[in-house]
Amino acid sequence: MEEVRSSTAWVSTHSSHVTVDFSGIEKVAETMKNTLPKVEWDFEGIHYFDNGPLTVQYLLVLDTLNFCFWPDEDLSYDHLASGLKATLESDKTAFDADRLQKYTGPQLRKMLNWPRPLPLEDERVRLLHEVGLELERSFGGKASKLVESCDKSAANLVALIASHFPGFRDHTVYKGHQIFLYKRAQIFAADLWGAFKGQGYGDFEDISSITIFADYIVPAVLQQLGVLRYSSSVASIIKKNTEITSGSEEEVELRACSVYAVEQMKELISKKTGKQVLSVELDLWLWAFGIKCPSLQHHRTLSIYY
Ligand SMILES: Nc1nc2c(c(CN[C@H]3C=C[C@H](O)[C@@H]3O)cn2[C@@H]2O[C@H](COP(=O)(O)O)[C@@H](O)[C@H]2O)c(=O)[nH]1
Repeated sequence: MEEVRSSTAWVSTHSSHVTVDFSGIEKVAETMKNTLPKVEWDFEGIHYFDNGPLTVQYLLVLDTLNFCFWPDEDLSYDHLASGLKATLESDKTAFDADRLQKYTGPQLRKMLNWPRPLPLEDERVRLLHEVGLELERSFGGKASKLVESCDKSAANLVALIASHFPGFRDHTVYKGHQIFLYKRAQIFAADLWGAFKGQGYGDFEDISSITIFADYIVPAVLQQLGVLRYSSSVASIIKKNTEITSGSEEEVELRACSVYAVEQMKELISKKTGKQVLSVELDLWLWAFGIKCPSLQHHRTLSIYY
């Protein structure tokens, strides 16, 4: 995860459109120091959990499809998590590797109980096939085997996922430099840790190495909290709901500066309280805060990464 940390820090010092405001970080850290944020994983009660390998399979399928809901204004992450849960509850073999390779768009829609085509539906189907095929080829069809081979290291898990599944390679080039974000790979490790409460398949000795998951909700929350400042052009693009191209300077800065800002916030809170805070915990707090604010405006990028 060092490459995520160092490359996003590089963006923040070369950024043209988004600035990290250290006085904003100081303010948030000061208010958080007495009540450290604690949001329960699955606070919404929408995820499948049976404390075994099928949960791992569910979480990998979930995070394979965990991106870009906004083009359909009624669709959200909740529909994905609860639709996949209901699918698995009615058919325990629904996410077997051979079946993942055969799903069609209309079948996926049916799983989510969605009446019209999903955003980027063809990409979602392609990514499901990719995961099914590679699980079968390298891990006996089981996501649990992939996790077992990581030696209780979240960093190993993210690296393994990125090396086996091209759809999880969330990196880009910014001002000539390669920048790593790995949103869906990291959130898979965090979901395991959260669901299994740091035990069994969620036992990672280096969970502190994970950064936040740079999506479209967290940057908007950080801006609202005064931690990120936008140039007038970025502010106007977001206000008008104009799309930002994937890989554009603006888009990379929004995501990378969010990662960097929360790393700084984490250090500061840890210093003020003398207790270790995890980026995963700060992420869940920021994200849960964000989805409860329907008026919060976020950037819009068509992307398979988040
Ligand atoms: N940074 C960050 N981003 C997250 C999540 C989650 C869900 N995590 C689960 C894990 C445990 C909890 O109980 C949560 O249920 C989804 N997202 C992202 O949000 C966006 C969806 O927004 P909307 O269109 O409004 O539904 C989309 O980019 C999606 O990828 C998170 O935790 N952190």
